[in-house]
Amino acid sequence: ADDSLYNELGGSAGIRRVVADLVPALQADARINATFDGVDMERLAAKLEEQFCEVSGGPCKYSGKDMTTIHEDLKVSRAQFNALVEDLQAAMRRNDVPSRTQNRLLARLAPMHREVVTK
Ligand code: HEM
Repeated sequence: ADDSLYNELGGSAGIRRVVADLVPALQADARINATFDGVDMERLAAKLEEQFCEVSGGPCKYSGKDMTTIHEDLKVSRAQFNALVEDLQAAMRRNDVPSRTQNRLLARLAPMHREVVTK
C-alpha cells in the first residue's frame, strides 16, 4: 500500500496535531458551529484521526459510522462543506504541512461531499 501521504502528514503524531487544531477551529467557525452543538467532540476527534490515517494510506481502519448515516439529518450545505475544508486547510497550514501535502489530503476528502451535503 502507498503510505506516502500518511508519512508526509507526519504519521499518527502529525495527524493528531492537525485534528487537535481543527476541532476547536470548527467550534469557533460561525458558518458551521451550530451543527456541532451537543456533539461529543472527543469522539469526533478520535474518528477523524482514524479516518485521515486510513484515507492517507496509514495503518488504521476507520471504526466510525458510515459517512452517509452520520451526516444525513444534519442538513449540511455545499458552502458549509467548503467551510470545513477551509478550516482543515488552515489547521494543516498552522502545523507546517506543505501545501502539496495539504492538497493531496483535501483531494481524497473532496468526493465525500456526496455523502455529507444534503441541502
Ligand atoms: C470531508 C468532510 C467531512 C468529513 C471527512 C467528516 C467526517 C466525520 C466523522 C469521521 C465523523 C464521526 C463519525 C462517528 O462518530 O462515528 C463526523 C461526524 C460529524 N460531522 Fe462530519 N465530516 C465532514 C464534513 C462535515 C461537515 C461539513 C459538517 C457540518 C458543517 C459535519 C458535521 C458533523 C457532525 C455534527 C458530526 C457528529 C454527528 C453526531 O455525533 O451525531 N461534517 N464527521
